[in-house]
Amino acid sequence: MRQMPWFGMDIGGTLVKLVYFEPTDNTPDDEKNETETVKIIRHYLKSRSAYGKTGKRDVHLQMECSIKNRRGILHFVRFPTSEMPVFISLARSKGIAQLASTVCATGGGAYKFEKQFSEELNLTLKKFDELASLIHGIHFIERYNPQECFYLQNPMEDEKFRKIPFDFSDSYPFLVVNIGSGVSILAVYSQDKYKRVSGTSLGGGTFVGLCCLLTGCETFEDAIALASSGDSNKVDKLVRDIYGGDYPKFGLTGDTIACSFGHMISKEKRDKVSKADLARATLVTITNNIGSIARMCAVNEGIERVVFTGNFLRVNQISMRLLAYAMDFWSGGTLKALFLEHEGYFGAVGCLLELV
Ligand SMILES: Nc1ncnc2c1ncn2[C@@H]1O[C@H](COP(=O)(O)OP(=O)(O)OP(=O)(O)O)[C@@H](O)[C@H]1O
Ligand SMILES: CC(C)(CO)[C@@H](O)C(=O)NCCC(=O)O
Repeated sequence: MRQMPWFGMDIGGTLVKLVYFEPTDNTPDDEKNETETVKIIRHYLKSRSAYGKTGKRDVHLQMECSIKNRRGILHFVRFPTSEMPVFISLARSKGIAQLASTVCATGGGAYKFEKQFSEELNLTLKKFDELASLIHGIHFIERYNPQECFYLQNPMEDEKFRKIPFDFSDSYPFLVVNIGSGVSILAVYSQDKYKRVSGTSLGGGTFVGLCCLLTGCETFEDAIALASSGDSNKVDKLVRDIYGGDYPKFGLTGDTIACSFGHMISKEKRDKVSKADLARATLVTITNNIGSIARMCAVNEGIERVVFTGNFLRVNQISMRLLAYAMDFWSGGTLKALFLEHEGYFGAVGCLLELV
């Protein structure tokens, strides 16, 4: 194989995640042998944190590690899957086609775009399963970064909630709830033993899609910003709207949501809600539904630790706090919601590790 930068690519339904490993222990011989194309690509990736209008490097996530006995730095880049044609022509302009090489890829797009990579970039995709890569990536990153895993203390208290590091070293079994465009739920028993126990099509893509329809917003970031200033109680019907107070016999307090979007059957209420309220209610509905399915899976599998991953949680403290609260409250304190700093990048990392 000709020399190729160390890449792992996860081509998802919404976002492409590209992880680039930059060895930092090069010998003078390694440097001499480095091709011009590899130098150009490294320089392009490292000299900026934004690529075109939509590509981003998450500089705050970059980290040192060892892969295949090489020391180096992992860099994390993402761009929308809809921009794949732009990415392919950019990669061609940097001379990738001349390398006639192989890259490791995962996610549905590794299958969907395989022919295009081969025909337009002269690149062979070495394909890996997205969920195997996800689990592999979680184990790898967690081992290198003692601050990777955390939980939220006092999640519903604005002044008092805190991120607390969680020691993940003795964590089996655990559930992984990966919230991407859709949601996959896996039970993990050891490094190599896991199964996909469930999933739901009501995921991060549903939140963005519904928000675009309901509010006219255009992006995930706009939808989250709108949700931050909204009040979902103007949209959702609560137990107290039905009972006038609590429903104590079954532990339902008055402020529990009885019916998501339930107020929207009334024209008067519809006329009073803002776009922000609708965005918040959409976020809360999708999040609580995922939390509820995750809880049932955890109970079914007899698992107490639930790790939430996926880019839906990016810049989305509202959902993290809700999930943390919901898992604790609805399980009577037996389930713990855990989160990981590298959120949506584990699949890309896991497939980079397969590099021969
Ligand atoms: N900049 C962004 N643009 C679009 N969606 C974003 C962005 N940041 C976070 N998201 C959220 O992350 C979700 C995509 O997450 P992720 O990248 O983990 O999944 P995916 O791999 O694209 O999807 P799938 O695994 O279902 O194929 C989106 O649906 C959206 O809710
Ligand atoms: C199809 C995948 C695995 C693609 O990543 C994901 O979007 C997903 O798990 N969707 C939910 C499918 C289901 O209903 O189980």
